[in-house]
Amino acid sequence: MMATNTKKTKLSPLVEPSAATPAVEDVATKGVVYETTDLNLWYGEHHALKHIHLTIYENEVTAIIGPSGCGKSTYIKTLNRMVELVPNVRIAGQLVYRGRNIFDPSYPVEQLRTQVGMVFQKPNPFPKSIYDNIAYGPRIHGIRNKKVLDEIVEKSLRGAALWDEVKDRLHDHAYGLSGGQQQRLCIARCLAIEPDVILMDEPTSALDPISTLKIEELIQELKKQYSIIIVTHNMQQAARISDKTAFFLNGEVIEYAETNKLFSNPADQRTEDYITGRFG
Ligand SMILES: Nc1ncnc2c1ncn2[C@@H]1O[C@H](COP(=O)(O)OP(=O)(O)OP(=O)(O)O)[C@@H](O)[C@H]1O
Repeated sequence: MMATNTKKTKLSPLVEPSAATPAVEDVATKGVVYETTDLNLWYGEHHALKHIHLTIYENEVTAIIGPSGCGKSTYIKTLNRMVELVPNVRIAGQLVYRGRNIFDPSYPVEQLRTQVGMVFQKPNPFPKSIYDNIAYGPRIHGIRNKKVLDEIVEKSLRGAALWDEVKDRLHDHAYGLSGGQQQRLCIARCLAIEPDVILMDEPTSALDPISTLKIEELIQELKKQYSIIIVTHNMQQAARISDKTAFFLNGEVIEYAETNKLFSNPADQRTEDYITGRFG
C-alpha cells in the first residue's frame, strides 16, 4: 500500500516581494505617525476590532490586507475618527497621532481631519469644475486671493500627476474626466489642504489597469512627502507599493511586518495561508 503524504504542500506566495521595503536600520530612525495600543471597536454588539497594536511610520506606505469583513476599513476610519459617524460605535484603547491620543474628548477632530486626508474606493469629485474641486478646501480655510488659489490648484494637480492632462480645461466639469483622472483629482483635492497623512481605502479597485498603475506610481512619489495608509484587496499591489503590511483577520492583526518579510517569510501560518491563496 502506498503511504499517504499528509505533509501540507508549501505553496509559493501569489506575489513577489517589493523592492520598496527599506532596510531595518532605516526604519528604526523614522518618525512615528500613529501608535495604536489595544484598540477595540464595537458596532453595537459586534466586536469589529480586537486588541489592535500597530505603529505607523512617516514617509512610508503601510498596506492593510485581509479577507472581506476583517476590519480593514474600520481600522483606517478610526485614524481620522470618521468611524464615529456610524451610530452605536464604541471604542476602547488608545490611538496616538503625533504624540496625542485622538480619543481624548478635547482633541480637535476638525483639525485631525485636515491633517489626515482620505481617498475612497470610488472617485467622488464634487459636482463642480476641476478648479473648484481643488479650491474648495482652501476656500473653506479662508483663502480668497485668486493668485494664491491658482497656485494651490496648479501645485495640487501637479502633485497628483494630473496637471498636464487638465491644465487647458480647469473650468470644465469634473464629471467629464475619466475614472482614473477623477481619482487623481480626489488625491489633488486632498493635497490642496496640505495633509500630513493620506488614507486610501481601496483607491484603485474601481479603475482599469493603466489608471491603477498611474495611481501606484503616484503613491510612490507621494510617500516622499506624506505618510500613506492603504487598504487593498490586491496582494500584488500591497507587495508592489508598500513598505510595511498588516494582515488582518476577524478583527485582529495577525501579522505586521516589513512587506518583503511578510510576503516571503510570514511568521504566522494564517498569513501564509492567506497570501498563498488558501482562503480569502
Ligand atoms: N456600519 C456598520 N454597522 C455594523 N457593522 C458594521 C458596519 N461597518 C462594518 N461592520 C462590520 O464590521 C466588520 C468589519 O467591517 P469592515 O468594513 O471594516 O471590513 P473590511 O475588512 O474593510 O471588509 P471589505 O474588504 O469587504 O471592505 C464586518 O463584520 C462588517 O459587517
